[in-house]
Amino acid sequence: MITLEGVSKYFGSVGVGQAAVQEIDLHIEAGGIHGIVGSSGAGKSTLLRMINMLERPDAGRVIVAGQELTALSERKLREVRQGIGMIFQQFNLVHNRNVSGNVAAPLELAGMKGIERKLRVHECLEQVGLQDRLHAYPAQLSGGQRQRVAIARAIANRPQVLLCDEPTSALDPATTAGILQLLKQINEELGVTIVIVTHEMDVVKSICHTVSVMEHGRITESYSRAQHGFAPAPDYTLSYREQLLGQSESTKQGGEPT
Ligand SMILES: Nc1ncnc2c1ncn2[C@@H]1O[C@H](COP(=O)(O)OP(=O)(O)OP(=O)(O)O)[C@@H](O)[C@H]1O
Repeated sequence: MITLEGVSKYFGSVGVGQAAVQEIDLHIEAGGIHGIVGSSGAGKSTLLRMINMLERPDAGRVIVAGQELTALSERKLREVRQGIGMIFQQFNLVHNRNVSGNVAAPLELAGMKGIERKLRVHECLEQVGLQDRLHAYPAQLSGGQRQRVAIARAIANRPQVLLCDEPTSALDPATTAGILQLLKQINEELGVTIVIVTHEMDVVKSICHTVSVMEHGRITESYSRAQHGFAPAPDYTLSYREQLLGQSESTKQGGEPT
């Protein structure tokens, strides 16, 4: 579903400026939930934003649902981006539009009109459990509700892929659990492939099928729930490997991550 081949991004001049992401190869299966973890500045958000070309790579190819995005014109890209939803840490809602107006925005851009658009807005808000808050403004909602509106907006055009940039970092643990449950439901019920950038290991452990660890712009380790199992209770004093596999398992296995 998502393939990155030799993808690099420099800020400043290529070869002179700082490499935010360097020669990354990554494949994410259709229907998967993939986590990207790593310390601050490792290049996680830049990598995520290259999947929908919000950041254009300086080198390499990005292929989503069989289309090479790196080969498309800006006009064609705008069209293809409708099939890739995105949510952010700070929700990025439009403050002077109510809930209904926010969810309707991408449908307006896609040319959907009238009753069809109204019904679709309602359907999306039902999916996130906010069908009774149609007329509320973002300032009248809690953080969790704002993220639910952002999710409803992100799925409005029935995307195949949903990109999530630290979607729960601004939320308390109970609200986080609700949002993660909703993302899992969207993955399972709608078949949407999800990529989540996070610094919270709990997020990976609760919903991700696979995970990449990034360091200095590169993917240094990759794990899958099916192959490695993910240990419970994270301990933030441990390495990513130890947190994912469990401290003793990690020491015992000692082999190369896949
Ligand atoms: N628009 C930009 N202009 C210049 N440098 C940038 C830009 N965006 C990111 N960078 C740099 O690229 C590197 C990777 O940043 P990025 O935000 O992708 O990391 P991250 O792993 O998501 O970090 P965090 O967890 O702190 O958000 C950092 O050194 C950052 O300063």
